[in-house]
Amino acid sequence: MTATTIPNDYTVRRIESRDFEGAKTALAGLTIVGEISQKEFDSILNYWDSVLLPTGEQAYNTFVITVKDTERVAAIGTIFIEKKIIHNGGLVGHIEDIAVNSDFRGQKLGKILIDYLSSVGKQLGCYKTILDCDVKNVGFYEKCDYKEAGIEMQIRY
Ligand SMILES: CC(=O)SCCNC(=O)CCNC(=O)[C@H](O)C(C)(C)COP(=O)(O)OP(=O)(O)OC[C@H]1O[C@@H](n2cnc3c(N)ncnc32)[C@H](O)[C@@H]1OP(=O)(O)O
Repeated sequence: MTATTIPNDYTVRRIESRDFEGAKTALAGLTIVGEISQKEFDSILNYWDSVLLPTGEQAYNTFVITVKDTERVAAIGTIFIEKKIIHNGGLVGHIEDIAVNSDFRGQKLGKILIDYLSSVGKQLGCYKTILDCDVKNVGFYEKCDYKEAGIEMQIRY
């Protein structure tokens, strides 16, 4: 994997309570965020922090790329680590809810984020990392070294 280096004026870090507005704005470019309060947001972050793998590492890993000067959220994304029975009790990374704020697209931040999340999956011992995406984003993920494998199926409620 050829990781793209993060520009000097940006930081990648785990999501925090203060990212409430920035996270919602970025994710609104992906889908409907709905009504969520700061309290509910904090409760989700606390829940994510509480879910541990048998190794003691966190299963939910949501990161933001922020502008160093302003702390504005430029991009957000998650890798969830799943413990399985198969593959000798192996781990699989699931990349979810990737969004670059529309003001920041086209600057390689999406690729930087995916490279970062993929490296987290590798460091945590996953034997693979997978994701579902819209057909229109296949080219983006190919630029991040992902390859098409199977098709998504779903049932909606
Ligand atoms: C698992 C999921 O969550 S899938 C959901 C993905 N998120 C969304 O669709 C939300 C709305 N879209 C976005 O947030 C952004 O447009 C993203 C995440 C798709 C791309 O982020 P950006 O920061 O704009 O892309 P970035 O600048 O890193 O692009 C990297 C490379 O991919 C290319 N690229 C970007 N988007 C696309 C695309 N949709 N199709 C093909 N190529 C693309 C770029 O041209 C660039 O190529 P280059 O290296 O040859 O110059």
